[in-house]
Amino acid sequence: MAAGDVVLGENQYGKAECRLVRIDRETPGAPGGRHRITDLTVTGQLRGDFAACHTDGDNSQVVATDTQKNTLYAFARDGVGAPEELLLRLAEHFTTGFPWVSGGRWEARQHAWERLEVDGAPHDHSFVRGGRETRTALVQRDGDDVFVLAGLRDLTVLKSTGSEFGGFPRDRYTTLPETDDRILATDVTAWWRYAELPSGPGGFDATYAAVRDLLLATFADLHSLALQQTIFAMGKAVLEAFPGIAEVRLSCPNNHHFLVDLEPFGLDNPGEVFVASDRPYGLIQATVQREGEAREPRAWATVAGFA
Ligand SMILES: O=c1[nH]c(=O)c2[nH]c(=O)[nH]c2[nH]1
Repeated sequence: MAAGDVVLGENQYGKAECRLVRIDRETPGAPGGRHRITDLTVTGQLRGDFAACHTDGDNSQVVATDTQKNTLYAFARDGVGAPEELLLRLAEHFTTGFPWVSGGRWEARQHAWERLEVDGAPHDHSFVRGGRETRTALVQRDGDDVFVLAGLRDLTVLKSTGSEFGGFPRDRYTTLPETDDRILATDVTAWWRYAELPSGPGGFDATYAAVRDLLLATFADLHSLALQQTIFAMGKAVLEAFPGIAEVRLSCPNNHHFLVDLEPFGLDNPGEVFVASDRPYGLIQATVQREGEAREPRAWATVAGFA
């Protein structure tokens, strides 16, 4: 190989956005009783030695994306569990089952279904889509190195006071007035990386629920001087509560709500009438980490919401 020769760089391949729905029945195989639904979109990608395929069309080491997809559905026959658990099973299967597969990246989005209520009673087998919010999970494996990320996206929140923004520098292009009372609204995308996998009761599911509660409580309770301050506080609360979580990344649009000027109509506007503007929006992103413990695996740099 000489300098300047064309060579294959980083590559990965797999089946993207496999839609998987599993129904857990109270009595397996029978329609009656209480059902539970798990609704996932799964993307898996293998990494390893696939050079011969790229350069010569030699498919002898190419585990077909169709096979990868079939493996997902076959694994779901035994139960799905937490999305992180399913992804860890897939990572183990492909990484240890094919000598030339060194690892890969498996990502899941879990779509929320809430149990439907009829006449005040929870229905056994009918569900209603629970908003846009999505739970996310990502496993990246490189040999024996396994990274497990969990997260959520599109968790839409708004507080109608308890937020201000002032003290910023002013130059000839600055028109934004300072405010000591504004609406703060955002769609939270958050990822957290497990240094230790949850082992207590409830495992990944319980930690997910607790982290989500903590993110929401911090958003609500902190008197915000900037969205930057709010998202740092959200990440910090998670790290302080969960020693097994190594770092948290947050990506939050500032969904601006501007007070409408009603003066032309001879009306005042004492903080009551706003226009919700969908774009442009501020985009505030931060990593909150423990001193000296930051790591930057490849998947971590490319999780949704971050370039
Ligand atoms: O919370 C905010 N952070 C900013 O950086 C910013 N910039 C801006 O115009 N409004 C806001 N709000």
